[in-house]
Formats: sequence, C-alpha cells, structure tokens
Amino acid sequence: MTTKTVSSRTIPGPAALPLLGGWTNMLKLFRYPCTYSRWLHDTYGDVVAMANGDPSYVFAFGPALNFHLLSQPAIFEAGKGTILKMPKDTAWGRLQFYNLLNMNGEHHKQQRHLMQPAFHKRQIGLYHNDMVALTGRMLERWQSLSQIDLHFEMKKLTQRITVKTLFGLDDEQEIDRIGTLLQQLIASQAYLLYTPPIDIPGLPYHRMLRLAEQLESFVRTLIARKREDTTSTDVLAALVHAHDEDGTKLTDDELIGHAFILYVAGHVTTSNALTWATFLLHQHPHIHADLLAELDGRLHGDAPDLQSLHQLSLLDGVVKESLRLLPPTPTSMRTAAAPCEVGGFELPKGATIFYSPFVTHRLPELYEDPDRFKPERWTTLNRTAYEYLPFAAGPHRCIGAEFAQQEMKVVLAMLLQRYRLAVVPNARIEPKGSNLDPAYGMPMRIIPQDRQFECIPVRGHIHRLVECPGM
Ligand code: HEM
Repeated sequence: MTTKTVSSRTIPGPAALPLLGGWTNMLKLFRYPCTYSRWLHDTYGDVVAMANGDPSYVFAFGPALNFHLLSQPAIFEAGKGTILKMPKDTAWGRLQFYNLLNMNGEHHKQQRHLMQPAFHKRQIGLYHNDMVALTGRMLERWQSLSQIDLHFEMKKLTQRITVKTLFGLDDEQEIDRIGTLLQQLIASQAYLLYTPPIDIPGLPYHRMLRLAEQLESFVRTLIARKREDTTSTDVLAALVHAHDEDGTKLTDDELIGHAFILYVAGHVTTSNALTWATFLLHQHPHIHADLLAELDGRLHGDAPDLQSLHQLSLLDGVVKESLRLLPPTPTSMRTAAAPCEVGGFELPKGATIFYSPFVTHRLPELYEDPDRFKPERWTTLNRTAYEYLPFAAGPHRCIGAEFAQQEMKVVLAMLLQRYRLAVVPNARIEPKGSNLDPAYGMPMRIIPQDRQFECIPVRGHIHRLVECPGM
C-alpha cells in the first residue's frame, strides 16, 4: 500500500467576494462550465478550491484524480442534492429516492444490476426500429420547411424516442402527452430552489406533487399491463421482468423512479450531443463530405441496420470526437462520505468535489490539437476510461451510453443522407449551462442533400471552445 503525503498548504484557487462567499464563482461554473473550469485548471493546477482555499468545495482535474474520485464510490458518493430531503411518502419524493443518480453503496449496486439487462447491447438492438421510424417521420416533416432550430428539433426527436422506447407507446399523441407531462414535471423542479415545499393550491410545490402523481398513476397502469404481456420489448417491460439470481424483482415504486430518471438523464444529453455533432460537421466541409461518402458507400440512401452501424468507422469517429469536444455533461461532482484526501490535500466529510470530462478531453498530453475537431484521430487513438469520459466512469458510468451512441448514429446517418443543413450566416452560437445547451438555439436552413458543403461563419462564445478552419 502506498502512503500519500498530505499537504498543509492552503488549496490554491480564486478569491471569494465579501458577503457573497464562493457563490459568484459557483455561478460562473454553472453558467460557463467549460471556459471557467479550464481557466481554473490553467491558472491554479490540478486541485483548486472554489473560494479562498475553502476545502469544502474543490475541483479535481486530470485522469489520475478522475480515477481517484470515480473508482472509490464508498468515499466519494454520487448525488446527495437537497432534493433528497423531500418527504419520501409523496409521489415526488419517491421519484427522487428511487433514482440511480442519487443511490450509493449496496443499494445502487443491486438496483443497477437489475437494470443492466435492459441496456445490454442485444436489448438495445430491439429499440433500433423505433429510432429509425421516429427519425424518418421527423425528416418527412422537414420536407415542407426551409429553416429550423435544430436544437428544438433534436429535443423533440430524442424526447419522442425516449418515451417510445421507454414505455412502448404506439399512439403518437399519447407519446407527446406523456412527453409534455414529463417536461412539465422537470420544469417545475426549478421552482424548488426559490419557493418553500408547502402543499397549498397555487404554490409550485403543490403543482409539482400533482404532476408527479399523474406520472405515477400512468406508469403504474403501464406496469400492470406489462406484467400480463410478456411480448413487449420496451425498456419498462425489460425492467418489469428483470430479476436477480435469487428472484428479487424491482418494486413498482422503484420502476416508476427509474423510468423517470431514464427520461431525465436520456433525452437532453442526447439532443445536445446531436446538435453539436451536426454543427461541427457543418463547420468542417471536408469531414462532412468524407462522412457522406462513407454513408453512401454502405447505405445507398437507406436507414442503417444494426450490422451496418458497426461498419461506419468515420461516423463512429464523428460521434466520439464531438462528445470529446463538447460533452453534454462537461462537469459533474461527488460528495465526500468521510474525511478524505484528494491530490495531496485533506478534505472534510461532506466536501463537494467537482471533476471535469471537458478539461480532461482538452489536455494536450492526451489529445494532440485538443481544440480541433479531428474524428480521424479515433482510428488509432485508444484512451482509458478516465482519460475519455463523456459518459463518466466507474460504477455510476452512464447506463445509457450504448443506447445514446446508437441513437446518435441512426439520426446522423439518416439526416445527412437526406439533407444538407447550413447554419444561418452570423448566427450566435453559444454552449451554456450544465448540459451545454446552445443558449440561442441552432438556426439552420434545410436543403435537400446536394453535396455543396460549405462552412458558414458564425459568431459567439463557440470560438473560445472550438478551433474551426472557417470560423
Ligand atoms: C450523449 C448522451 C448522454 C451523455 C453524454 C450522458 C452522460 C452521463 C454521465 C456523465 C453520467 C454520470 C454522471 C455522474 O455520475 O457523474 C450519466 C449517468 C446516467 N445516465 Fe447518461 N448520458 C447520456 C445518455 C443517456 C441515455 C440515453 C440514458 C437512458 C436511456 C441515460 C441514463 C443515465 C442514467 C440512468 C445514469 C445514472 C447511472 C448511475 O448512477 O448508475 N443517459 N450519464
């Protein structure tokens, strides 16, 4: 066993403003997770305190500290937001309690073990037809349009794919109705930061509880249906029938909580990843042309089947590289379950430790020309789980990683063969917030695929994040 020397030095980092403490620095991090975290790393090094050296809020950078943090779940716990204090005997409390992202230890291990088969490669193959059908319907609809907000369209598509594959619904109106209910529920969470959790009509908390009850009742009915029907191939059906070696199954409350978090964790991240991948391709006409040649050569205008998805190596590189450059979860965090050591500094129990896939992905010692979009690098490059981690690493690694990559490939392959999207000239392009949403959308003109690839100049914060030849 190696003994670590613990430093008595103050942890380096930015100063905090009087009275406001570290809040202004936190706000900068939540608003600009990429540029701010990169500045912290460049200025202060691998371990940074967010305010005046306070060890309760620190940032840990680089593959070695990613490993330290993510491979020791007993010391560095996931989740632990304030929402966990919500009463567990409400519909909303149950949704939060039965949520992989908030679970730790044996409980997390057991629940994850039960959920894993629903995300096995073979099982994800069963969701393929839904991904193709819903993408095809969106592309048909685009035929009558000349301009779209690609981000809005991708959100709608991934929302539909998630609801369809999760619940196995066939009726499009029902898919949209449940999608809207889930969206309203997510949006109502934001009010919890400003308003008291008091269940009185008219207050946001009351509204949130009623929405959670509606969702709960809808999923309970579906669960009952799926228990009867052993032929369904959706995620919920797989979870309903999943069991441990000793026969243990997921309870209804657990199933409802997992269904909700799969929706929350699955669609925003994937829609942003698709938006940025498409944008990056349009800023790189040569790569765009090469990718279309690869798709033409294998698919001849058709939707990809599962087998051909594995043969499209440039498409694979494009997906990997866009997730490297603009990962939809650029930073995340863990909480110290006990006093601990990080990078030679002692941290107290309860300390919040942030880590950054984004900064790791931009380290020049790991990635040559780190700010350039070079999908071809992935034909020879091999990186460890802690050096390339758009889906995190360790026991909480994204359970939907294969699902998301399959979905991205299906959508990109179908979209690019049919249309050439061109960014509206001079559009303001700015990835912001904890999921890198394009803050001003992604306005694009729709042109039937004519292979006249061009790089159209844009303005905005994106120039600080990606070096494009034409930008
Ligand atoms: C490009 C798309 C996606 C990205 C970039 C992404 C990223 C991540 C990351 C970084 C984490 C770990 C967070 C942490 O603990 O620090 C995570 C966890 C998770 N993701 Fe994803 N995700 C994506 C798509 C999906 C999809 C499609 C699903 C479901 C269908 C999903 C479900 C989950 C769940 C349930 C967890 C919690 C896992 C656990 O705690 O054991 N994600 N994701």
